[in-house]
Amino acid sequence: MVKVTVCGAAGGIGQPLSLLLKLNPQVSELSLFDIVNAKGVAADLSHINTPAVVTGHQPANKEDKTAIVDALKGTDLVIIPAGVPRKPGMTRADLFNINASIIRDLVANIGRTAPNAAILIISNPVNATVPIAAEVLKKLGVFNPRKLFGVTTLDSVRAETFLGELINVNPSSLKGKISVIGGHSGDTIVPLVNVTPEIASKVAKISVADYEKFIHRVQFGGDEVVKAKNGAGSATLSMAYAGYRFAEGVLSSLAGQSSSSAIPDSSYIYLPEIPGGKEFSAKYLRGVDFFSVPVVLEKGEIKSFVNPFEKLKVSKQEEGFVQVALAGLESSIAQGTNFVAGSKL
Ligand SMILES: NC(=O)c1ccc[n+]([C@@H]2O[C@H](COP(=O)([O-])OP(=O)(O)OC[C@H]3O[C@@H](n4cnc5c(N)ncnc54)[C@H](O)[C@@H]3O)[C@@H](O)[C@H]2O)c1
Ligand SMILES: O=C(O)C[C@H](O)C(=O)O
Repeated sequence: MVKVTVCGAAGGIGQPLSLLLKLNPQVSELSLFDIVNAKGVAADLSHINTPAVVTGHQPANKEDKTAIVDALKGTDLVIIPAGVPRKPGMTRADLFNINASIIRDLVANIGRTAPNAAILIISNPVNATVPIAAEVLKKLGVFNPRKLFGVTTLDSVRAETFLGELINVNPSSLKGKISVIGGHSGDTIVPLVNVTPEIASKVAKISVADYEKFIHRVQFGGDEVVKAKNGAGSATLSMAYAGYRFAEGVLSSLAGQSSSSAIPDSSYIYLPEIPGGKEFSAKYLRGVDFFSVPVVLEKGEIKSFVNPFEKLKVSKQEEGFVQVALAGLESSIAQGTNFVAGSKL
């Protein structure tokens, strides 16, 4: 019996993500929250013949606080794709002004109504929205770093797809054989492709130019979609797939199953309170607290993380990418943290 709540359920990501969740037999209640059309999406999905009971929650007006409380009451897992997406010419950081307060307020509601829920944050800029969520939960005295996840799975999905094309292997077979660490935007995204000897030997045969193109494509894959959609938003369907892939891992862990992948999917997490995280951050990340690393899940929370520098093979060039990523992460984390410090909850 698992209740899952999607905040932003009527959006471009929210709808297909909710569809995939409705198909998961582990979900007993699927609670859809949005400021528009949540009831319509819920009515539509409720006709699908799977066990999950779908409920729609939409505030009647700006003052209505009951819809969000009803949506969150008793929930085990909250997934947040609420907020605005990019248009051509924008960076993810340009979304901060609007999305920061959306995340702050939604997470404050989660902290008050469902403090034990696992929280998956999709809304951009992820590098800053996850620190916002952590600060809000800290302020409310309910922060459990094992249950706060920035969703960076789309970067792994892209890396598997683009590398598969390049080395001519089925991209699905690359799940768990390569890894993506760092953050979720531009050069904060660091693909690691030498972690298994089998794939490393194929990667060794790629030209330097093709490898550089691959790295650029993973780091800036979001731009390709924003440009192609030409003002109609950013990745939604591939994101719903990626968000579901990560959510499914959390759900499986709640059912006592462990990941079958050699390397589990990464998530952007707060390291200092995860065992070994503080030391990892001090030794390899110049003390940066939030970083996407492969996470081992147990009972819906982080049991441990995989230290890429000790457990995965990281090349000198990839180490250089990490140094570049850290600079970008430092400023986004500070922006998110300062925003909450100056906010009234
Ligand atoms: N993490 C990732 O890899 C990744 C990938 C793609 C998109 N994104 C981000 O996900 C977010 C959503 O993208 P989208 O394409 O689905 O956008 P969208 O505009 O299609 O949908 C967003 C939904 O959020 C709702 N919303 C706005 N404010 C809300 C609030 N206070 N409470 C509840 N719902 C609210 C809107 O009504 C809308 O239905 C964007 O910030 C985008 O940048 C992240
Ligand atoms: O590019 C975006 O703005 C959306 C998302 O973060 C992505 O990577 O596709």
